Amino acid sequence: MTALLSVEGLGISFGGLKAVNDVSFTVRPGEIVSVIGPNGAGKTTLFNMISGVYQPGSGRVVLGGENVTGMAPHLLARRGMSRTFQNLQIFQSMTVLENAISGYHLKERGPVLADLFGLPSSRRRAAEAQAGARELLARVGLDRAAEREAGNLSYGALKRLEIARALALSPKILLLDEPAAGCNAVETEEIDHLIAEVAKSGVAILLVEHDMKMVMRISNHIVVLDHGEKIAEGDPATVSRNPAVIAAYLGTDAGTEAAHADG
Ligand SMILES: Nc1ncnc2c1ncn2[C@@H]1O[C@H](COP(=O)(O)OP(=O)(O)OP(=O)(O)O)[C@@H](O)[C@H]1O
Repeated sequence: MTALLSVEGLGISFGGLKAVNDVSFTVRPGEIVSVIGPNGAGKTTLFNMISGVYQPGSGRVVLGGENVTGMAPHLLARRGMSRTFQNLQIFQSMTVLENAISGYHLKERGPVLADLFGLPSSRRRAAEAQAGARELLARVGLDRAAEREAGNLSYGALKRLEIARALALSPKILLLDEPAAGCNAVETEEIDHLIAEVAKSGVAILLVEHDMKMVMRISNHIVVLDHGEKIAEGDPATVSRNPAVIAAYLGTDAGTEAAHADG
């Protein structure tokens, strides 16, 4: 199957520092690709370039055959790319359902005229968003929490709510920035299952995650960064045996986990 996303020679510098240098890889529909690497390796910066938050200094991002390099996030969303952030982007004082509904408006930029005048087309859109949001909440296991204030949810549930919001855009590719950060083992497993289910439905997943056990469990393909450079890529078993990868992680807990995860 041909690539949905091609990252081609992507790079950016901050001052004199090459935060990301000449990184290339591809993601196919339904595939789970993880980007890993020690702290400061350039993972978030790479994500920010792919998702239009940063303008790359060099290279290209191609989505569905179209050059989308540096395109604004809402335009990428219309083309099928949606993302979550390391820091939760949830409205804590709104209900779970209202948060999920807000995901439907991420593609739009400012209020549409029909909304301002309360036209039937806007009421129909609102009803559709509400029905879709309820379906999404069921998909992420939060349907029974729909009327609860989001701020009262457990951390793992908030993370799943954030994924629900991103899914409201019906993405072809979902970028997840540390979806299991701060979660306990049970919550991490729930997020595992959710990601696997989303991928199974044909959505491509690009993941940055520190939880090495999770990465090794769910990834089809892993890209390893160190000091902004891609030092390895391949399936989990191959990558975890790669001497350059082990050396990059040496002395970190994640390195020890990576070295033993396939055994
Ligand atoms: N906006 C910025 N301005 C200057 N330097 C930056 C900026 N963003 C990142 N950097 C630097 O670029 C390098 C890569 O950082 P980045 O946050 O992408 O790494 P990371 O792999 O995501 O790290 P972590 O695992 O700690 O989240 C680091 O040296 C960082 O200090």
